[in-house]
Amino acid sequence: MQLPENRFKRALAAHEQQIGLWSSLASPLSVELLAGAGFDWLVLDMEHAPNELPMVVSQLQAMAAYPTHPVVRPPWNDMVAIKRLLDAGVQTLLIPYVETEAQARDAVAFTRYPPQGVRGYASGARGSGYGRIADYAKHCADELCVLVQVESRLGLENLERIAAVEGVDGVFVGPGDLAAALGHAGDIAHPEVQATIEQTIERIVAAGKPAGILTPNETFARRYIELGCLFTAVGSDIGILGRGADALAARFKPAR
Ligand SMILES: O=C(O)C(=O)[C@@H](O)[C@@H](O)[C@H](O)CO
Repeated sequence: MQLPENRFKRALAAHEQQIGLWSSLASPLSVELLAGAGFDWLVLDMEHAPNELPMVVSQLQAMAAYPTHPVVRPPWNDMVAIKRLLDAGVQTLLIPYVETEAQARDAVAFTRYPPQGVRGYASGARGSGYGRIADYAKHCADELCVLVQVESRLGLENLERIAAVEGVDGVFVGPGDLAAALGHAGDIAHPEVQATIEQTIERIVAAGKPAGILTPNETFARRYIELGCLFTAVGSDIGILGRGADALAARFKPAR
């Protein structure tokens, strides 16, 4: 059995735009449905979704037949959570709320076996093909992709130092938390938030790392792509299902 290639990581390294979608419904059925839509990547969110490890494994299995790449966001930048996700076969992590160079180094170290890092070793986990992938421990890091989220004032202050950390493969701008950090919680469209997002994307690009973001607003998404955003999530399962259901009901039912 061969170590699966991380096509998403290689696409970012080749500066190929990757269009993604956010999944918070925590269901293998909805993930399987979305994996067939044609997106390059799909976030399986564990931070802002009732999504636990066994459920994520089922979602990984549900999308394994599709080329859409799973990106898993653990609840926090946590050694144990990351170890368990890598053992489960996750190859791309989106680590929330990274604010300092040290936290970025920790995030990378949590994905590396000693001596490069502190990842705990298991011989027969799903990630190693239940032990069938030869030399997994030696080569697995080549196909791991570590994306970190910058979404606070301190993170913005340390942006270039975070981006420069070896093993950080991309920097994702968290628009919602950034808006809150700027005093505009819930108002991502606020001019100060948009200006900060645009400047942050430009700074990440200037730092030589792929920039990423999530926005369901097509105008914003195309603007961010113009600025060099390379992994761009353009919607979410909840947004599509929720707003679509609302609109359909409204066509047949009087407004409540
Ligand atoms: O906006 C943020 O901050 C984020 O990290 C988001 O991209 C996600 O939390 C998103 O809002 C989840 O639905």
